[in-house]
Amino acid sequence: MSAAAGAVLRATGIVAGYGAAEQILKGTSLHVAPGEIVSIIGPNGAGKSTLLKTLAGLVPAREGEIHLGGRDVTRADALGRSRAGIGFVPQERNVFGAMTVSDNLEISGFQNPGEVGARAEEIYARYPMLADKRKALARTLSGGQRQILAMAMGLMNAPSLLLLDEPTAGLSPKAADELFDAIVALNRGGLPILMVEQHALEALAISTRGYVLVSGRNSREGAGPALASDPDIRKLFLGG
Ligand SMILES: Nc1ncnc2c1ncn2[C@@H]1O[C@H](COP(=O)(O)OP(=O)(O)OP(=O)(O)O)[C@@H](O)[C@H]1O
Repeated sequence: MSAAAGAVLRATGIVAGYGAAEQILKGTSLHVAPGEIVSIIGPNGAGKSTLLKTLAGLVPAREGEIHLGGRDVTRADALGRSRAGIGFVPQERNVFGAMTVSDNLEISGFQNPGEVGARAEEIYARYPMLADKRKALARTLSGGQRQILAMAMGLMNAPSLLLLDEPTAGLSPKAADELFDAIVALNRGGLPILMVEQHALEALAISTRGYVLVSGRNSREGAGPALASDPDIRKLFLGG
């Protein structure tokens, strides 16, 4: 059986866009196997965020198929995708700033309200910073702390796959490194992760595999560290 056949997520030939405008995704395909961290990198406007939103059910796939754990979820809406095991952490507005850390976690556990308390305790044990700040308003957190909260919110429904849209956007280099460490630690616990990252080389360095998306199409794919040291990729992302 190929890796794709046993995949946690398999998306094939995805075509998607917004309104009547031209398609943004023009036949993109990818898969995530159990235990993997997979990164999607590519130039600005390539459609990376659109791809994550399409996988999360926020943008409809006009063509193609999305299978989650072998189940066809192409027609499922965002709530259905969440129920099927997708946890999605958007790039922006991913916490409720006027609510406390604990309230942010509580409302994120909507799939299993009876398990919210136990899930939150697991989160606090994993991220003691959130336990210390549980009564603080989310808007008082630092950028890095806010991203940890956003990721923790994505964990509240016990997903089988976590989608992260530019988790290190806007963070200092130190905070970005710490967040990458947190992503690796989470993945070591067994959770597969699919992320879009602007910090392409750093993301590939911690990824099992990576995809390069250009103009809504797959351009390159391969093992993360191999892509990170590929001269063409370095030229694309480091300018030479
Ligand atoms: N809600 C929207 N309505 C209309 N067009 C959109 C919308 N969101 C994104 N787009 C357009 O879709 C294209 C792809 O955007 P997307 O955010 O998916 O790219 P990206 O690869 O994630 O880029 P970036 O790295 O700059 O975030 C862009 O041309 C963008 O302007």
